[in-house]
Amino acid sequence: MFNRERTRRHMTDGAFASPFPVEDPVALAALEVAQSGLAAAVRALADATVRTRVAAPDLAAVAEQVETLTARLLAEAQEGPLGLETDSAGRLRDHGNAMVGMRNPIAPPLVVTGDESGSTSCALTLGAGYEGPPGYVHGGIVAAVLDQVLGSVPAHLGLPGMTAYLNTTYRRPTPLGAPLHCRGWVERVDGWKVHARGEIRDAQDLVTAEAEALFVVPRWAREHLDRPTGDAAGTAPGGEAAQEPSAS
Ligand SMILES: CCCCCCCC/C=C\CCCCCCCC(=O)SCCNC(=O)CCNC(=O)[C@H](O)C(C)(C)COP(=O)(O)OP(=O)(O)OC[C@H]1O[C@@H](n2cnc3c(N)ncnc32)[C@H](O)[C@@H]1OP(=O)(O)O
Repeated sequence: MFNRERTRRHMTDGAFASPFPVEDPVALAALEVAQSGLAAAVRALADATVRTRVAAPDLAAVAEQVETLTARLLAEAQEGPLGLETDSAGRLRDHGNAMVGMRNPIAPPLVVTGDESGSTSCALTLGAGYEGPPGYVHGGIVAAVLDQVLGSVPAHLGLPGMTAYLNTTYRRPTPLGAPLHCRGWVERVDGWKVHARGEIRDAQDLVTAEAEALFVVPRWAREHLDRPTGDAAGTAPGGEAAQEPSAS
């Protein structure tokens, strides 16, 4: 089982210690600052792209510049997704995660905190790029936020599972550009299955959406969770990603 002591007070994607030592934590920390800085800048670019009213010639010029920058980044890039990597603090991180990924400009990014009781919490504000109905958050994004915040409930219990189902009820539209708060908690643990519930509330403390979900530790992952934290998660040496269930 994962070492519960070590799962405390960490962001969702840093809930587990990595079995792989970091060669040069100082250099890696500097790289992380640059990576998250780039993601933040591109996130701001995406938001500006949605909202800009500049004229067509300017848009074309900016597009050309962005294409140049894209080519520069692709000069050295990995083929596929990031999977799990070891960070400078020796934690396992999913830097590419669509909701919490530090390197992912598509991620808001959510910062999910939790404790050993399995309760999780996340304050967030979603901008124009997450729009569904005019002025409100897209329903799929609402579900993704709930999936992530409820999904970190089992992770904080040492039972990181995949979503078997997520039943979302939309009570009222979720506003864009205003502070929101999402919470998750345990309803019931049944062996490798964790039933969780959660909700999103708006700035007026009204529930905009709620969900009940089942997270299941996949059969292929269970043998890893029977061992101490250091052996968990099936990452390959050197912090390479473990992306395929068949990898374990
Ligand atoms: C694990 C190591 C990694 C460690 C490192 C973690 C670091 C990150 C930490 C924290 C992150 C937390 C944040 C995550 C948030 C986002 C989560 C997502 O978006 S996940 C993507 C969407 N979900 C899928 O793609 C699942 C696709 N489905 C499957 O893969 C399988 O169906 C799975 C895993 C759900 C179950 O498959 P089976 O082969 O392992 O096991 P079977 O025998 O089918 O089911 C086991 C038990 O669960 C019940 N079950 C399964 N599905 C059910 C369902 N839909 N409804 C009711 N029961 C269900 C079954 O009836 C069975 O119950 P009985 O043991 O007999 O009591």
